[in-house]
Amino acid sequence: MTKISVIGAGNVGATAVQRLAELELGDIVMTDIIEGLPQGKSLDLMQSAPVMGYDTDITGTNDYKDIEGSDVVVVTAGMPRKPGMSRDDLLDKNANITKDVCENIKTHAPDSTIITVTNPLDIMTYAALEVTGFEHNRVFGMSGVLDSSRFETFIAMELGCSIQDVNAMVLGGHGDLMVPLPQYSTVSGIPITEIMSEDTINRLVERTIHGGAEIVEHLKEGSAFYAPSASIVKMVDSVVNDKKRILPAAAYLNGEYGLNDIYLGVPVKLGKGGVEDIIELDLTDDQKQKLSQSGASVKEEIAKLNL
Ligand SMILES: NC(=O)C1=CN([C@@H]2O[C@H](COP(=O)(O)OP(=O)(O)OC[C@H]3O[C@@H](n4cnc5c(N)ncnc54)[C@H](O)[C@@H]3O)[C@@H](O)[C@H]2O)C=CC1
Ligand SMILES: O=C([O-])CC(=O)C(=O)O
Repeated sequence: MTKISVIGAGNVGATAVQRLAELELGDIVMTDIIEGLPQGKSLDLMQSAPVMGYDTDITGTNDYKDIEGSDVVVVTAGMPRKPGMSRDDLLDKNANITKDVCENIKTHAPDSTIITVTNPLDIMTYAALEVTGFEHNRVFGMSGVLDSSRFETFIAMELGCSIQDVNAMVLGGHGDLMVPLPQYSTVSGIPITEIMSEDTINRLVERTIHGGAEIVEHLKEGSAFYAPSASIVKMVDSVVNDKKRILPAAAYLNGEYGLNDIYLGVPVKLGKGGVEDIIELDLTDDQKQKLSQSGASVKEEIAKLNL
């Protein structure tokens, strides 16, 4: 049986566990630093199983020993931002948490594949790699699936069409310098550049870039978690079922896109081997410049890590 551990039983972690359980993607362990929180939420989710009809085993624990044998570990432990904050403002606090979590993953689940979620995403993914010393392909981050999903939502809302026909691509860091790619964003195979004006596309691109902040402003406390948890599950599914889906993810770059020793959102092939391939797209000069700006900003933040 596949075993999936989710570290952090807050909004993103617990909702991801709910979605993973409902899809029966594997047995699940949920951990948190707060005593009773993962236990209570797991029991509640187990008691949903008879109604929802899933046969998933869910364990809540504060003991990292219970993540032993995990195939995949999803890291959601850490602070969310508040209105007015950038994701990078979380760096110091969340780096300490990520360090503690990843030392435990290294000890108790040394053969696992890690999907990071904690912000600032690209920097925390780099921290996870540094702390665990795992191979690059089994440490990667969730960001592009979410950012692309936001772009897809806004495209479908604008066109008044079914979301099922929309497929978008967003690259770059998970921050204000992310790079949505209109020419690779399609409706039933038709690039949106052929059916929308430049002004309209620019408006949707801007809304996508600030999509996380828009929700933070509404919620006042905490940040988005329904779309983030859905995005996590899409990635976990591709890994545990070896689906080899082509999805944007924060992957370790070693020369790809002209960038080195950095995590940044790019299209990857996701399977049992984690990031099995990185796909290099042709970009416009403007997009190349924006991607390198996003990379430079992530590099600057990585340099602040004190692990
Ligand atoms: N990559 C992405 O696209 C997204 C990233 N995020 C990030 O995910 C993180 C979690 O967000 P939420 O679940 O909304 O926050 P939350 O505050 O609801 O939950 C975070 C949980 O982490 C736990 N925690 C803190 N320190 C810990 C430690 N050392 N070990 C284990 N657990 C620990 C807390 O007790 C809390 O239950 C935040 O950093 C947020 O910015 C959120 C949405 C999307
Ligand atoms: O905006 C935030 O802080 C949480 C997040 O990363 C997102 O929803 O994209």
